[in-house]
Amino acid sequence: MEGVDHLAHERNKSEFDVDAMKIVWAGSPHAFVVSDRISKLVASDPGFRKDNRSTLSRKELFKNTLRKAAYAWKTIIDLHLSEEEAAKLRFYVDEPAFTDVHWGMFIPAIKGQGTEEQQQKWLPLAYKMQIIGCYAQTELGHGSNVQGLETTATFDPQTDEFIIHSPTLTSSKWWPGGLGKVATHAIAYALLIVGGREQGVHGFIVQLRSLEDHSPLPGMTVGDIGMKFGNGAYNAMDNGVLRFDHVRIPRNQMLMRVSQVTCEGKYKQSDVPRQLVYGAMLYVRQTIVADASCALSRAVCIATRYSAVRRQFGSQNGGPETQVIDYKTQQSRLFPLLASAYAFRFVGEWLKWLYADVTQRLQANDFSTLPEAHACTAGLKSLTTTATADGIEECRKLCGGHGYLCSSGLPELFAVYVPACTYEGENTVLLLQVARFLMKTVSQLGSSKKPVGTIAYMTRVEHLMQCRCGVQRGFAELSADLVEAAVAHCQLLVVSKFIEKLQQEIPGKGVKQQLEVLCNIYALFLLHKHQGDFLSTGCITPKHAALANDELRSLYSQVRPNAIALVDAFNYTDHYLGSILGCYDGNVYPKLYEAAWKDPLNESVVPDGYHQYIRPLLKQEIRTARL
Ligand SMILES: CCCCCCCCC/C=C/C(=O)SCCNC(=O)CCNC(=O)[C@H](O)C(C)(C)COP(=O)(O)OP(=O)(O)OC[C@H]1O[C@@H](n2cnc3c(N)ncnc32)[C@H](O)[C@@H]1OP(=O)(O)O
Ligand SMILES: Cc1cc2nc3c(=O)[nH]c(=O)nc-3n(C[C@H](O)[C@H](O)[C@H](O)COP(=O)(O)OP(=O)(O)OC[C@H]3O[C@@H](n4cnc5c(N)ncnc54)[C@H](O)[C@@H]3O)c2cc1C
Repeated sequence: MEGVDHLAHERNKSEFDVDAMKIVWAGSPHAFVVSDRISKLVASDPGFRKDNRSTLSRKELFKNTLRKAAYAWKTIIDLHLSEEEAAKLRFYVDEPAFTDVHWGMFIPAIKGQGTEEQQQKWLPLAYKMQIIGCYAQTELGHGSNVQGLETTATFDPQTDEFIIHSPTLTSSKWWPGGLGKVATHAIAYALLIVGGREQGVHGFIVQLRSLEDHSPLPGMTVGDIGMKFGNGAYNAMDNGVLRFDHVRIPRNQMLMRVSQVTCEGKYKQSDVPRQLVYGAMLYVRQTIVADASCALSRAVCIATRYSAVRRQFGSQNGGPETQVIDYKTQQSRLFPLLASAYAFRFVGEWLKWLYADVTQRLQANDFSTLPEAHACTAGLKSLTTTATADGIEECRKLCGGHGYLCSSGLPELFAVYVPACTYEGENTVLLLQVARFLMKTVSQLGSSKKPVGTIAYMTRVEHLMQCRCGVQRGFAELSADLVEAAVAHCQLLVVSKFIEKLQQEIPGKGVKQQLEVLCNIYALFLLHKHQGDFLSTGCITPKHAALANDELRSLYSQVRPNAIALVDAFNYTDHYLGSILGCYDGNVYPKLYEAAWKDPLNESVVPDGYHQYIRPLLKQEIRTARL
């Protein structure tokens, strides 16, 4: 029945202060208050409804996304929301749209690579949404290999302009979100050519469309690249294609913090590392790690609540069947994902600190931690997005058949989430960056340059240098193994940051104890999963492995009574979860049944097409040459 909490019996089992855990998950009491208020504001406003998305055509979905983006912007203005509240509102609206890239990439790129003057000119326009930006780096022929981009930006000293051009089909910009139909401006990445010399890839602010009638400017051929995976909500994003035909822009629209071109046509590389051109990717990758904990926690919340509602087999003398959450197999699949959601939350908090720290250092021209920041953001982005995409799919399977319904929220969550394994750096390519960083560290062992920070532990691998057996063979030859080493390095990061979190003051009855259980589950699950590596390298004995498995089972039993409370701590509204299986009150079956009849296919009892195709079949009116 409506209004009855079908999960009350589960909530009563909790052994910790859920409200205190909500604050831990949010990050602070202030962050919790903002999140709680904004999520409820969005959930209570019919202008932000999203339960009908799966029934819309692509054009309807896209137009609805534009409406919502405009409505969200009006809400932000009308309610005088702060930047923090506005970001939370966009988060809880939960709709992939051009605004993600405008706020998540276009603005950070100008902040990170623009001069003071360029920031003063362009940021106010972007913050007021008087221009809408996209991040146009990837091309049809190149995405991972940024230095292989073919778009050219040739300086013309006669007119003090750059000529932006797409010399080949493969140089067409391809994939940038917001580019296809909405963005008025782009940060376009192109090969700079000055005085006939190529100077590598740089960023340029290019206006794409008229601010009067939105028509593409002369020399621009621009459109959408077409439908994407799974017919899901990501089709609300207009990922675009763009070709330049000798488009001229003023010299002052090259982002010039990292390098400059003078009006005389002199190229100057300032004393900052050229990698700052990649700065926006560093920023987005660290936000993607926090986003992974959100996406995984949504899926885990749905699967955990439904696992407590669902009963199957095990009835004794006509009594209730067993809750599937009580099966050890369900626990061994679900609880490591619950632990991962919390683990990624805390490593994401640390990565946010690391990014802020490296940004502050860069402003003082201290580049000492930039390589480590790159390795950490690249590696953790890769690790957490792979685990989250796999985890969402596992949560779908944990929900059985009903997990495959759109009304479970899981198919769309998966379809929208999985490109995170590719965008912002394909995950293997990023792990190779981490591997390169680790090998560079190994090569420096024995020198005066001692490994510090997240690689300080590597002093203990000094013996590698003596044998030198593995180091001689090429990086490329060993790359598959090195990628595994990179994953292990990142897993160590996640576990160590979880442990560091537990060393902090954590208020609330039983809260720290619950987090300790989850931390141990995360670590021991990894040890169990990679047992072979640990045994073959002599890190553990078979007895240790057996003890770890026994301890895991015990830890699952400790989590079991707290599972519902641990997902309640995410404090997601039913609107944001968008899942009947994950609804707070657990009243699943009546809601599933009711939702079915809302499907457009049920608007008529006799389906369209019956009289044209089925009736002739049934009435044998279709003569077949032979039966
Ligand atoms: C939820 C919110 C959603 C927000 C909204 C999100 C919605 C989705 C939007 C998606 C947007 C995109 O996908 S935007 C496009 C994303 N594209 C990518 O990520 C491209 C991935 N490729 C790359 O980043 C590069 O090509 C890379 C693979 C690193 C190779 O770089 P290079 O060719 O320059 O070659 P390398 O020799 O490997 O690197 C040279 C040196 O530079 C260093 N280096 C490389 N990258 C660096 C970096 N970023 N910062 C610092 N240093 C870096 C290396 O460690 C080397 O250092 P030394 O070893 O010391 O020499
Ligand atoms: C939904 C979505 C949104 C996007 N939004 C944007 C955007 O807003 N702006 C933008 O500029 N781009 C965007 N992109 C593009 C995205 O950044 C690229 O697709 C991504 O960087 C991967 O590059 P790629 O497609 O060239 O993959 P490839 O590099 O071609 O990957 C193909 C395979 O080759 C392997 N590979 C490649 N290089 C190596 C190597 N050196 N060693 C070993 N293996 C290798 C990869 O591991 C992978 O398995 C978006 C993409 C998607 C899917």
